[in-house]
Amino acid sequence: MKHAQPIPCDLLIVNGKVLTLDSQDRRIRQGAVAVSDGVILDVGDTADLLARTRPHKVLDAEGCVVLPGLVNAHTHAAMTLFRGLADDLPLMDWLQHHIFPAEKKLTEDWVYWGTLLACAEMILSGTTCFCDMYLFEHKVAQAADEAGMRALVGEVLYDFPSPHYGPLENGLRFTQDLIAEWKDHPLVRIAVEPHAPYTCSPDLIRACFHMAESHGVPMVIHLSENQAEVEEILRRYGKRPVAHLAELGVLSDRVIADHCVAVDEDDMDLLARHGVHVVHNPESNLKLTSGIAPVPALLERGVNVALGTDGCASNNNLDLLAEMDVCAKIHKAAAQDPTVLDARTVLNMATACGARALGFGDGLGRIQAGAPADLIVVDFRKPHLTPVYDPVSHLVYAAQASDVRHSVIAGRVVMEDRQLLTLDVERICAHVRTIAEKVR
Ligand SMILES: CSC[C@H]1O[C@@H](n2cnc3c(O)ncnc32)[C@H](O)[C@@H]1O
Ligand SMILES: [Zn+2]
Repeated sequence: MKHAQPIPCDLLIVNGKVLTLDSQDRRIRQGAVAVSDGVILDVGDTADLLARTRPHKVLDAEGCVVLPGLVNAHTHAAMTLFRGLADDLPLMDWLQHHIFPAEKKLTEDWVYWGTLLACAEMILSGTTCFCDMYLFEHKVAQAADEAGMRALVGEVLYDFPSPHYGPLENGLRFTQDLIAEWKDHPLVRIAVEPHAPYTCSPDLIRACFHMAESHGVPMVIHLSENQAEVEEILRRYGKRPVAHLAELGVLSDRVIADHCVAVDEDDMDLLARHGVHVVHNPESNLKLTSGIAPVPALLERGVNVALGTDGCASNNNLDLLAEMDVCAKIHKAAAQDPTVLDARTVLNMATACGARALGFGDGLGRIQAGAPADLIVVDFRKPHLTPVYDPVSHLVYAAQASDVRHSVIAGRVVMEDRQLLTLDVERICAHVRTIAEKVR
């Protein structure tokens, strides 16, 4: 009898415990994942896939869990440059007296190196995809491309002159050019990103939304981050921030709203009704004492809630494993209910919900045939991950960044046995140290 020819594939991850995280099957199965042309070809038994495929490369996952890469749905990557520059302050004091003055010195070169550093930190801690808002975003896009990361990036837009593009008209034109320049890139996409209702006029927010609509891209905005913002927007417009955006006609499922801490029942109803995606950043919200976003109430209303770290100057790291742990715990304390935000819900927020919010749908965040091959391999052969009753529990409550062993983005191995393959981390750290000498 003639045997079928083995199918060539780019990569085979073998001997792992595969956490598919699909909607029906949350079981973990011992096995392998075959990858070809950037997507998952098959998930199955290791011996069977070794026999049926002819892999170009094999990654070992013995004693490890294979899961979808984490999605950091809100960050300002280049703020790695300002990590530890100003701590222990409330949001407005921190921004106006420390961060905005430091950002006046920013150059495109600083943003490029700060973002490379962020990409290194993110890959090392299991993130494969991020959403960014900052200045000189063409350099963020370039850095993400060089790191081989999936990213949704956008130039921040606000009413005052920007250290990058100067007057606002230039910012809108710059965003339009970015959209055109990156439209065919396989991993990097562009969003329109007005900063916040307190830094953007109604006309600017409307113009951003119309640009996002006409190009079919997401709009990202900080929204209702704390009570001071609510009071300021009430004073200016007689409406709370969410209602203000609703009145401007700019709430829709192409909107990604960062924070949504100070939201009331009506605000949450509006977010749910319009299909707005919310990004929860619990560590930044705790550190800036912005408060605790009502995530359980948002989820109850069916809002898609993703997870982000925010920038490194308000967190002070880009570690989504740590963010998941804090997220799962603070809501239990806030609700005085340990059943709130169980580990699976939080892992989903950090994977599939993030992918959906950023518009990278099509199976990203799941391990199934045809889905983009963004995968991480977490090494469970560690004292703090022993024994294993439920791998999801360990991923949320016990795993550390240094447990992430391999990382694959769109089928490309970007980290193998903790060695970064796309970035020279020593060189990046050395360069960022020279920039830091000029920050203060
Ligand atoms: C140029 S990116 C946008 C702008 O936002 C600042 N920023 C960083 N973190 C926050 C936050 O939590 N709320 C509001 N604004 C924030 C950042 O420093 C940039 O100036
Ligand atoms: Zn932010």
